[in-house]
Amino acid sequence: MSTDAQGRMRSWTLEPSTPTFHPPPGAVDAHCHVFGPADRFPFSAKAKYIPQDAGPDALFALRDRLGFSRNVVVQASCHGTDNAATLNAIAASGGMARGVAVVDPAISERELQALHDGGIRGVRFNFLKRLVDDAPKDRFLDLAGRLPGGWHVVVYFEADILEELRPFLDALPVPIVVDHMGRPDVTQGPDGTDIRAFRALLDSRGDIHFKASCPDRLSEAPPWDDFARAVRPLVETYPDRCLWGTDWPHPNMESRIPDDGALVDMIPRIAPTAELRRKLLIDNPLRLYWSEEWP
Ligand SMILES: O=C(O)/C=C(\CC(=O)C(=O)O)C(=O)O
Repeated sequence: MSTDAQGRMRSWTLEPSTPTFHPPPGAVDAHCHVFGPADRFPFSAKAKYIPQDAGPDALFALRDRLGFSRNVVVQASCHGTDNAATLNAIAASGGMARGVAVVDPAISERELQALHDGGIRGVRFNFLKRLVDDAPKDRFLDLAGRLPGGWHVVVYFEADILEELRPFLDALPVPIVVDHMGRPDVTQGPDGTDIRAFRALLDSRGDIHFKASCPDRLSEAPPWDDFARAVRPLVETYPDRCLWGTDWPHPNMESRIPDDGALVDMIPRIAPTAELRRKLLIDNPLRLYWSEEWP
């Protein structure tokens, strides 16, 4: 456990290994976060964890070390609905980062446009009770109908509430990206109950994407074989709908800090051909986050 004198946790390694796998030029790390720096961007009063600073400099140093070109910065729950830290990271990236915000559903059109101008291309609806106090589906639906053109929603939930969420997901009027595939139990294997339910969701409409991410959260320990076994068939079946991300700085993983280099080495195991990897790491994230560059 890495906690400093102020009780702020560190959930990322300071010494990631250099991966064996080299991402193709232009690859996007489509799920990562920034924390602070807290003296400029304080954490929310409702934060469920208080991390050490993990700002844009550290994020971009990791990006370069791992061989990625771009980042999608997802607003983490510890910053609540104040997206300033995320916007700061996007602004510091020189166009090489875009983001996903968390907002009060009462946000005005003008504020949404300001987020768009700052590089935001979606909003995140988080249904994890350990991270947020409430997740009002009716207000989320209303907001989803008012998003700027080209935006999508990112939804974070655990497998045990997928069925309960289905009417809400079915009603969303914009494309959906599901964080970490809705956290299936990968030990059940590729044909287990959780993956089957998730496939049913993907089959229900063509604009649902998923992040084939977080073996460290979904699997017990490296080399995360059960994750590779369960997730590779998903990437192969839905090659145009998958994204990948490090999840750095791995919020709440302070007692099982993953090695970012090992996470990158999972990529060829779930996307075994160069074409699949191009879709996973370049085409799909570009279409969602840099659509102006998409043919
Ligand atoms: O970062 C993730 O993807 C997962 C998280 C943290 C999170 O989502 C947040 O704080 O907003 C988790 O499971 O604790």
